[in-house]
Amino acid sequence: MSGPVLPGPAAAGARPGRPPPVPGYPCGVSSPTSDALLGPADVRELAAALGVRPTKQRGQNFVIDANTVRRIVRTAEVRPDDVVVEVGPGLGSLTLALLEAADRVTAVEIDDVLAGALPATVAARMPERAGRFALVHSDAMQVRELPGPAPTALVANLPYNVAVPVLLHMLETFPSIERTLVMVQAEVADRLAAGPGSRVYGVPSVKANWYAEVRRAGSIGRNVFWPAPNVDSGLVSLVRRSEPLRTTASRREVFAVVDAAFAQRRKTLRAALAGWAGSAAAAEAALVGAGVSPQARGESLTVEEFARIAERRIAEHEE
Ligand SMILES: C[S@@+](CC[C@H](N)C(=O)[O-])C[C@H]1O[C@@H](n2cnc3c(N)ncnc32)[C@H](O)[C@@H]1O
Repeated sequence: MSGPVLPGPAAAGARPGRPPPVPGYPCGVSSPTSDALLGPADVRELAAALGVRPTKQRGQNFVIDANTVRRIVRTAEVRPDDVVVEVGPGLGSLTLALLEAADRVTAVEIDDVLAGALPATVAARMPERAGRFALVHSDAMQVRELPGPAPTALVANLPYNVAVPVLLHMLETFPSIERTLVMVQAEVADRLAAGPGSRVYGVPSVKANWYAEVRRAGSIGRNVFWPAPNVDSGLVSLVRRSEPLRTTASRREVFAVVDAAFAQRRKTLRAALAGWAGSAAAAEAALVGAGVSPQARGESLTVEEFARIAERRIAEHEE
């Protein structure tokens, strides 16, 4: 796939050393520390050259701050032997910083114009690393395989409206991903990293915990994006479980209990799981068999307890 060749630093001819602060950009937004990374003016120029008008529908908020992308790469602990997959590279702000640190980067972008332009941006700004970059032009939810070696890390500033499904899809589809660092809406970051008993513990928390140990890894303000979103952002780190969670139930079976429990989160599990189990009595039997109080609510259960409930229901069906 090819797009317009975009001016790199040499072609632009305006970058002897560090560029000056950019008028009109909020304070706290830094200039790039390396010529290859994108600063506010570069993002603005690239977007104008491509006729890009960021859309909310695709969660298009581009990072304009080189320090922020460096911080993401540092927090992700990207290693020189990492094969990184990035979802939603946009104009390439994070992609270029990842290419500086990793062995390879594969980026998955849905947008025709952005996907078409990114290989040329990489070739122009980081020619020596361009052979280590691959672009997949696709909806990340449809991706089942990636070119090149299996990915070891996922690092992304995710489109906010589909962040959780995309994250779970990538973790499920690519078991080789050991470490993940994603930037998402702050509220979603809180939810992903929440533990049982927390007010914000819910479906994303339990499902993410099926795959990984999850923690909040920092906050990001609005002024490092163009356009600035209406919400703050948060970083979430996920380290895959060294052993998959021990259960005879499948992921689908466990996730079905989780979905049912939180669909009516204020109800007791006996009531909330009645539809899933076939009746309140069958739900109670599965709960008691799993050592969980039928009066408990989903928000107090660990992923292991959800797995035990799924196992009991399957065992009762088989009896
Ligand atoms: C928040 S922006 C991040 C852009 C860039 N990584 C950055 O930090 O500046 C999200 C990006 O994801 C892309 N995107 C949205 N939905 C997608 C999907 N389903 N699959 C792949 N990319 C998607 C958007 O076009 C956009 O480029």
